[in-house]
Amino acid sequence: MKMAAKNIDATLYDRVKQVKEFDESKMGVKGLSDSGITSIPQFFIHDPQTLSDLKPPYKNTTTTIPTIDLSHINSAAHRPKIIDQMKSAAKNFGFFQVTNHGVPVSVLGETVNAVKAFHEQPHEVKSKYYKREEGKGVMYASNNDLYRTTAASWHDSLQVWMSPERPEVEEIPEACREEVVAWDLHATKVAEDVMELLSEGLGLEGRRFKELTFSDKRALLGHCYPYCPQPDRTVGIRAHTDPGIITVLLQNHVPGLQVRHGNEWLDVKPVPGGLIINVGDLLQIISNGEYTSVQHRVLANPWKEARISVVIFFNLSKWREDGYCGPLPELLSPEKPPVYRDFTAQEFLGNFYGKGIDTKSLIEKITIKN
Ligand SMILES: O=C(O)CCC(=O)C(=O)O
Ligand SMILES: [Fe+2]
Repeated sequence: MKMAAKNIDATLYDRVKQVKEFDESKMGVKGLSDSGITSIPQFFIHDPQTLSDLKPPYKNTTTTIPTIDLSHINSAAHRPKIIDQMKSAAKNFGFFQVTNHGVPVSVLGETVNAVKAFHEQPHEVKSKYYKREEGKGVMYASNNDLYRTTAASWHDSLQVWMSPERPEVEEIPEACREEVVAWDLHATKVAEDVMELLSEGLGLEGRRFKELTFSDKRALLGHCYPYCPQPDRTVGIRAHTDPGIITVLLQNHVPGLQVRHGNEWLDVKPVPGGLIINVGDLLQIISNGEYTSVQHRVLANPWKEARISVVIFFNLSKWREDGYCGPLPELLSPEKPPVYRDFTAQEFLGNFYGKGIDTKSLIEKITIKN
């Protein structure tokens, strides 16, 4: 028994050391990938259960997340139908793509290319940004939860907090500075349109979520999923739900994103010119379960070309005056009692930053069990 315990300690120690060495090298998984390695360091290898669920990789299913055309949202004849489509997508899938959202297609390409260009810069340039800092500023790192998670995943990310405290424009890496600033404005406009429709879908005033400050706290992440030599031993991003209100996701054409639907993982096939929207935990809670925050993941990239995604997370910037957040009172009635209890900002943030991306979500903790 003693021997076994000692061996485990030795393994754990080695793991901590390896993780730290990798982090201090500031090379990211892109650096590992570019170095031509043929097997991945052990701390990237996921548990057998996660890995068995990855197979068969890239299985094609007939179901896919809904696509919603936003061309006529301001037409009285079309708006109710679009609201119905979005309401049903947000409830049954928690994920959908929007097309004709008003952002020029050229901007989508420019944004993805600029984030790609950042990740493709030489080590000397990129490593200047490598650090770990949460809640504000600019940070580039591999695996934001590297020190909290049980197994690392095959991605690097550039993170820029866009609001409420935006860094000085010069602090944003030059390779993608203009594009990041422009993308934030475009994506926020799309998110505001979508949240208006989702608000009306609940029978609320279109401005309700805007007044709740959903678009005033935003973080932008530019993820890079480089080629992985052992895509069946790790993941690109492990299965998780997003903690905030809503997420706007732009991806290049390299596949990998999968969304949980019933007992299946659905591949999200990029729709040309489309943007992916998903419901976060906070929206599920304040909608009293009308909208669904679902698990999603990215497979480790088996292709030579990197997968790039640009994600903006929208969070509430102001909480209720009593310091709590919970299901919106106007959605509650004797027939529709609250499904979740109220909770504090500390509880939310503690859950967000305290543990890894792989722990139980806040939703499970605050669900009222009868
Ligand atoms: O890269 C993607 O497509 C998904 C990223 C994601 O789920 C996240 O950053 O929360
Ligand atoms: Fe996510």
